[in-house]
Amino acid sequence: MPERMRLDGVGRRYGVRGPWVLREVDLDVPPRALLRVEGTNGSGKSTLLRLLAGIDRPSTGRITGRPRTAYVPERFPVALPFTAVGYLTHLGRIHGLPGPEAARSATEWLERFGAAGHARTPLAELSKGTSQKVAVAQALLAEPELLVLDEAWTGLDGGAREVLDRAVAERVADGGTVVFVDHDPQRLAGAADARYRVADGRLLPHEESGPAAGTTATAGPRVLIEAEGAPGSLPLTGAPQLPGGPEITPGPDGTTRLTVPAVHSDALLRALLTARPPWHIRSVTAVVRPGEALGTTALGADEAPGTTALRTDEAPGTTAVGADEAPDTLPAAARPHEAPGTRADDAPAPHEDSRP
Ligand SMILES: Nc1ncnc2c1ncn2[C@@H]1O[C@H](COP(=O)(O)OP(=O)(O)OP(=O)(O)O)[C@@H](O)[C@H]1O
Repeated sequence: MPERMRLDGVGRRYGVRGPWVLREVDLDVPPRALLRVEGTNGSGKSTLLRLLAGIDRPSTGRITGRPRTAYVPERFPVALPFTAVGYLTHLGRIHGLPGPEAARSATEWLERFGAAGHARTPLAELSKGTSQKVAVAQALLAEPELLVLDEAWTGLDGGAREVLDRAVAERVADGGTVVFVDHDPQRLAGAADARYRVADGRLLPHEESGPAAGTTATAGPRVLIEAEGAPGSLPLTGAPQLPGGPEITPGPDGTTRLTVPAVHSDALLRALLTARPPWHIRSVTAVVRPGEALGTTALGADEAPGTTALRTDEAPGTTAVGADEAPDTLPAAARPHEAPGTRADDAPAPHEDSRP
């Protein structure tokens, strides 16, 4: 079993007489987890993320067990003599992908972010938004075990932000760790396994952190998947950890109902569809809570929670799930034939360790 990443008594100051930006930071970085870091401007979030990413070293304390890591910095250096696809292919090779696979992965990620038209544009000529897509793609194509995202959504258009949300959920579903900072408090709402706050140089567990306080259990949009196992499918209750840690309940006619934060729904669908034998997806439904208006379905605050059902065989209507994905209600990454980087055999790519 690989050593788990830990920070012990980590401190950082800039210059021997500079003030301590971070002090006595102890942090366990578990696999298969999404960690959010919050704090006011200048509190030291980026400093912490650079230490986690391994591109800066602590002034004191120890960091051990860092897995294969990729990082999206707050500011991406664009003045490099590469085209977008050339740069990503180069990075892919540095991460240990064979040349053709690096080129394929580079192209796939540009397509996934809607930036394929800029593949041959020099980095220096890219718009801010497109260069941010390249910044994010360079980290994702390595399929890192630890992905560190410093305001990575900033500058992305809505479609690309969703692609990144899904990619984050995929990394976690594949057993990775994602640590992120974002100014939008709704970013990946309800999906974070733990939240931390940097204040006065200390890293503190967020007071509302954890399922007990509702971040995982109740906050943020959620999706209900009704699935039917083929004969011989493992009972889901006995299955290894499923993406998003779904709540599992029996459904009608021998089906199984799984409810997860919306951001994990693609990864969960992928897990169900690529299981051997695969599960049959009966429906994918956006869960509507009291007081939430979803499209044309509005429930009063005093009404029982309900769902806006989207059957897979019906035309999608007005819900958050699949509303922009007509006519198929499965989110794009859940369709195996359309999920770049999804390998049916789940064989890990032959990366080399990129530790410095
Ligand atoms: N390379 C550096 N040299 C000197 N001081 C630095 C350096 N990087 C950060 N600092 C200082 O460390 C403190 C924390 O900065 P950091 O960028 O980590 O904060 P942050 O929480 O990410 O801020 P923001 O939300 O504004 O991005 C600030 O006082 C900043 O000026």
